[in-house]
Amino acid sequence: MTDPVILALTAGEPGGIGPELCLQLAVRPREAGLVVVASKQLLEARARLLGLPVALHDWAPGQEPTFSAGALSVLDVPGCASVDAGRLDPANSAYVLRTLETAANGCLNGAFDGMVTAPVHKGVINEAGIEFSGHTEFLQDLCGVERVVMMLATDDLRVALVTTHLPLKDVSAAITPERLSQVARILDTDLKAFFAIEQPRILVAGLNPHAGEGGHLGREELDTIEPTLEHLRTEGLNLIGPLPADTLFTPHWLDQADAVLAMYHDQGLPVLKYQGFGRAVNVTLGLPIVRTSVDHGTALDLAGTGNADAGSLHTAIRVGAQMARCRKTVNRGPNS
Ligand SMILES: NC(=O)C1=CN([C@@H]2O[C@H](COP(=O)(O)OP(=O)(O)OC[C@H]3O[C@@H](n4cnc5c(N)ncnc54)[C@H](O)[C@@H]3O)[C@@H](O)[C@H]2O)C=CC1
Ligand SMILES: NCC(=O)COP(=O)(O)O
Repeated sequence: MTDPVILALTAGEPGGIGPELCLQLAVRPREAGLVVVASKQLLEARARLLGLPVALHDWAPGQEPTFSAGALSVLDVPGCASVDAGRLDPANSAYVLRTLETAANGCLNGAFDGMVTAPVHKGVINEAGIEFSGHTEFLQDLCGVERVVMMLATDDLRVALVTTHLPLKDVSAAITPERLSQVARILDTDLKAFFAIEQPRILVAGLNPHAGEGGHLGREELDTIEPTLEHLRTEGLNLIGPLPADTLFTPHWLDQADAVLAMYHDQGLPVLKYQGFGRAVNVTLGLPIVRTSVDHGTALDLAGTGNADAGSLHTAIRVGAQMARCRKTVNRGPNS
């Protein structure tokens, strides 16, 4: 029998669809232990609004979470200022970040085997005067690591990013040999460790149209990307590129690849979301903890309607549980 894993599930932005997606999980029994890390008052209010008969059980570290249909284990994080569906309130921001800290610290101290995150609203957290660009960067800082990698994946496509939440005007300067090397190595290592790919084949996109057209449409490929890939190949990484991004996402290239490394957020993610929005997972690679997330945002337009699709959350939990089992097996060692 496989070891049960316990995943923390943060409910995200209180005004968004995160709280109700968490409640929807109670409809059926689950294969991984789940503890929703959120305000119990918020979950009760959303369950009442939607007429969902969910029993919320208080959970404390060391206890086994409930696996029963109709029930959810909850680690209560108090301090949610307002619980209205569809409405943002900067006064909720400190609470939202406390849910992330509680889950991540629980992973670091062994109470949880991994964390899954429902979406937060980056804008409203900033409006509260707190600098925040995303879970990815927040968890990188909290865990004290120099570099992590955002990768979104469906069953058929994996897209990782060299830069994440940066204004477009800052992207070129951020693509340094150091960053590109760190990202490629993390991607290669974690595809082997968590996705059982022996020798990952990674397609690397150029930054400029036509991958720079030999320097006539930009020099980043010639000056930075090509020499860095060449060096990484001497370390054994199987990197193909830099390829023109407009034709990289075609069967000719994708059929022979395990992942795509895109230079920036909107170079890679629109393709991934066109291919599998609602079924994809967002994974943070390179952390000392397991973290997965949904592929969508807070969808304020759907909050409180009960019409939000939980498909991506199911994928995030499934992949998070697989990764957590993998990490447990490695930590346990071959002879235990
Ligand atoms: N992991 C995270 O915390 C993420 C957070 N966000 C944040 O979400 C906020 C809103 O972002 P948007 O660009 O508007 O993207 P969004 O994903 O919230 O919404 C885009 C469209 O997809 C629909 N949609 C989203 N999730 C759905 C679901 N589960 N079922 C059915 N339809 C769904 C929405 O109704 C909307 O029409 C932003 O503040 C952004 O930063 C965005 C992506 C990921
Ligand atoms: N588009 C993906 C996204 O914005 C998710 O960011 P994060 O909150 O997981 O860092």
